[in-house]
Amino acid sequence: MSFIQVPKNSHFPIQNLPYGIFSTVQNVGLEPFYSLETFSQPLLTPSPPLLQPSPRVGVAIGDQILDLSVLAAYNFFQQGLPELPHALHIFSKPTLNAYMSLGKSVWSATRKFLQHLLSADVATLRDNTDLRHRAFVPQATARMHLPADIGDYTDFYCSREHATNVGVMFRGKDNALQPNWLHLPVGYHGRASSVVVSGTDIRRPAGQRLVSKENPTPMFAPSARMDFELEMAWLVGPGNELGEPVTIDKAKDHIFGMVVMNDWSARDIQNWEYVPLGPFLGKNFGTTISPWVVTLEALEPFLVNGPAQDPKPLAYLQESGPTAYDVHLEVKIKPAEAQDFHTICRSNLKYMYWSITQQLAHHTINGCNLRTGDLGGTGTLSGPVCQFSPFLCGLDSGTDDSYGSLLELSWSGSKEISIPRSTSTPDDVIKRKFIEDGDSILMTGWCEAPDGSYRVGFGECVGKLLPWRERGHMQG
Ligand SMILES: O=C(O)/C=C/C(=O)CC(=O)CC(=O)O
Ligand SMILES: [Ca+2]
Ligand SMILES: [Mg+2]
Repeated sequence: MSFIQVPKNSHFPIQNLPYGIFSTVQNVGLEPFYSLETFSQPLLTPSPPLLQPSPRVGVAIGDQILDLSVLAAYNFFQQGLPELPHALHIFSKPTLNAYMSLGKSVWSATRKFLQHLLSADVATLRDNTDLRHRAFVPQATARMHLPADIGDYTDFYCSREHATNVGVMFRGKDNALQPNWLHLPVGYHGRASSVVVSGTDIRRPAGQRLVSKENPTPMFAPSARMDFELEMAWLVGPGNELGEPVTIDKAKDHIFGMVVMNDWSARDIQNWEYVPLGPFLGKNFGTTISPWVVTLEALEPFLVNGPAQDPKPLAYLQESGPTAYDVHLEVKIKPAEAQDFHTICRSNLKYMYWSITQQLAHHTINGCNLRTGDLGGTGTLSGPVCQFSPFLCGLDSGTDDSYGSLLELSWSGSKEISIPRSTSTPDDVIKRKFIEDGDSILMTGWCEAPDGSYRVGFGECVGKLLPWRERGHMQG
């Protein structure tokens, strides 16, 4: 238990402590280190010009952020954590890359140290009112930034259910799952430059797409089939040398933690362009990630067995023990004209066929080097759809809404989903097949302790779709 109050359903109890990059209007906590005169001043005096608000490293606890740059400036790490000698330098950076590059033993020691400092029975921080004012920032007053400098982004395609559903819609029932799919984690190289942090608006793209099924000639137009993809993604800690594959038993050492991700997709652009090299402009106009990186160590208690793998994978992809994570996932939509977010999908990371360690080992098996800050998307996380009650399908099965994209929920636009205009008027509904301008999409995920006493969560990954912006030179 922490001396910081954490409500039962909070995503950020002391068992989590996810890392993020945040900024505030002022660098309140660090002022005394730049100007001793301000030391006795009230904390909210305007910063001197030197003090630009700078993005820095924090961990989330309850509804607060613990500013690690302040703890470092007060020499907390120097005194209590010899494993981390350059803490002020590392935690004053605008990305997590420096910290993520240090590796598992440093992350683990830091986690223990922070849990100790935050625990209810340790007085050091708890009873130092002045320091608490400097070191804790309410999340509501902070701005979150991209957690990492992402050099490369790869997106996998590892949900068997999603790959089968998309395969049926794009290529027909007989070619749904390609012959390679059960032998390797299929992936494509995405675009790192357009990965944005939760809260960033996404603009509807235009591009080449077919006029219609009946008239399959290309035209240039705004996408009419805008979609989300419910994904999670891992961030690379220490990288590997070019030419040196990471073996599957070492793959975990290279993953710092995970986020929730929305791989926005323009299905009509994708469907026309993807042959034979895979997704390109239908997916690289924006990918949103949640700001808090939940460490693999915090997820460790929620390891479970993944789906059985048959046929047996080749030796370099074989691993033993539980390799999947039990992370409950939800997608909510809020049209501009609706009052509230409405849940349209419930799924789970544990349904994913290929594990994150298999993804990383496969990515490097040819000698490809991953670098600190690289992002690996899991692919859309659809679940096994249960058309009946959980009693008939098994309690562990997906629900009838465990499709991780609108393409699947509307079955390629053949049916509409209903969204109540407000929770108090459930019969007054707004219909959707794909995302309309002004719609917001919110994704969230959490693990729950078996006795329900706490959650280790990811917070929110949210984005609003803006209308396409016409430009004179972009004619069809
Ligand atoms: O061509 C297909 O079968 C579909 C490919 C994708 O949609 C790529 C993708 O983003 C994979 C995923 O999110 O699962
Ligand atoms: Ca995707
Ligand atoms: Mg994308």
